[in-house]
Amino acid sequence: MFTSMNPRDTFAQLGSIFGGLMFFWAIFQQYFPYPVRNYIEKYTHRLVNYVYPYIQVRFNEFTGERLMRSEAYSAIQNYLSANTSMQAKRLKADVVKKTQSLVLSMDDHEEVADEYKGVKLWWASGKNTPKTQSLSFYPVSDERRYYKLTFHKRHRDLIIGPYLKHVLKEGKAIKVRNRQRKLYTNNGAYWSHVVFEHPASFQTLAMEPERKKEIIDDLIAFSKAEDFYARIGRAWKRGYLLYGPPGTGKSTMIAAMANLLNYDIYDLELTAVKDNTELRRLLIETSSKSVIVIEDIDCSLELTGQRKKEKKKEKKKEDDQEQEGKEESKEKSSKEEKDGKSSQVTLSGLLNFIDGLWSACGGERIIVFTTNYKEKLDPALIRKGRMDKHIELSYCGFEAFKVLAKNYLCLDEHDFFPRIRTLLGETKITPADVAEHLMPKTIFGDAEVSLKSLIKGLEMVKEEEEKKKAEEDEAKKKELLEKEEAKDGKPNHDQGKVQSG
Ligand SMILES: Nc1ncnc2c1ncn2[C@@H]1O[C@H](COP(=O)(O)OP(=O)(O)OP(=O)(O)O)[C@@H](O)[C@H]1O
Ligand SMILES: [Mg+2]
Repeated sequence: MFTSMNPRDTFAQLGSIFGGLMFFWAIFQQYFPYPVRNYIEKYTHRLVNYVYPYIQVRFNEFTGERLMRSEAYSAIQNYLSANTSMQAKRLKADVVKKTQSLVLSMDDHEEVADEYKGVKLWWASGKNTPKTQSLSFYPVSDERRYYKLTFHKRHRDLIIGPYLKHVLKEGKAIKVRNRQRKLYTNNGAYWSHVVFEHPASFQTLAMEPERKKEIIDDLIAFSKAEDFYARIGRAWKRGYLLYGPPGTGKSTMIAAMANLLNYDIYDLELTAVKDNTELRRLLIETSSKSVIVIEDIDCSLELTGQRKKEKKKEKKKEDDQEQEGKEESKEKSSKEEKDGKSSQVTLSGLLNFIDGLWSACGGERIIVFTTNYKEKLDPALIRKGRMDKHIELSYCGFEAFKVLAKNYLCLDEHDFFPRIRTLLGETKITPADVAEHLMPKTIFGDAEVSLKSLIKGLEMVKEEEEKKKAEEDEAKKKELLEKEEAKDGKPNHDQGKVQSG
């Protein structure tokens, strides 16, 4: 039990011998009443403390009147299992659910040494069973575990201050690394969650490498900037606006962000939130180290005031333009109107959510909005300081294709690549469509078959785009002709005349 590395050996062994004697004495005197034994123990401790130059700090597993599990205890447990538990001869094993790997921690009544700035100290684990008056035949389940830290009294300031702070910080960080992350979604004003296990990563995200690196650097800098945000007096949070056509990887990027930083995700469905009070309640319940997401911000909210006035204008614009996915968003909002569930959340309620006083409570957070139509959003909502970084996810370029080819087909180069490069330069195709072509077409996953499918797909898109363009040109020509006719006040059936004139 005692290790030779420990300079407290002399004292400890004396204590051990003494303790042994006490133990036999206690056995021998087992019928002595408890108060007498307690009295003797108390004076023995006082005597030992008088000559013993070491300080001991005890951290109980459960604290307070309601016996809550102590945060310090669990942080120390994590710290010790990661740093020093391999010294112990008896270990406890457990499985971390996320990684399915074994984690070892020291068993009860073990002792390990640690060193901090050249100072040696010792951690011992122990447990005691409450001394109940009543006798029971059943095993006692409420054992109280604790860690005991021992160090020389001349290092008191160093250990009580910086060392313990270091242990608690490290322990909490390990806990965050090992925890199972969650994906929360709101049902009205309450969050429910499932385990978050999305495989997306920045490595698999199709995007130009430089832009990808810029986003990764930005996220990492944010996650390490606690002191910076404190110094400049700003809440530790950052807003990202992801915009672009459907299927360009906005949702995928959110999963990649959460995976990169090891954060939870809160997927906020604004249409299910009754009013601003509910919105605030939801915000308060989110935890630190999380990404709060509002997808399709343009169609998830009836922003009162500005939005209603603009509706007419937008309607006209919508009639004029034929944009992809527009139908979908219209369907969604008309469905909400039918259901009579439209939310009372206002623009100012949402702005308060993002950067009001409450948003500063609870530590580091990332807020992400996604939209297919950035221009539809109220400028107040996306100004810098609220949405700090605007990221456009667009149609698939050659660099993005190369990432997909590497991921899907394990290809860095191929004879078909130059043709694909040219076609990608001439067409608008989303990464989602490219990915679909690259999916294995046979059980052998022949890369050439996939690339041919992509080329064929691209050629079809090109053909359609050219056809569409020709139709548009034709329509413009016709419009011009009609205008000319109106000006001259007589029908002009000779197109050639118009063109030359
Ligand atoms: N940039 C990308 N990199 C890798 N895969 C992508 C990318 N963009 C799209 N995909 C693939 O296409 C699918 C759809 O993408 P995603 O859901 O992220 O698009 P989105 O931009 O969120 O679309 P929407 O606007 O409709 O919500 C994903 O499952 C992913 O496999
Ligand atoms: Mg999406």
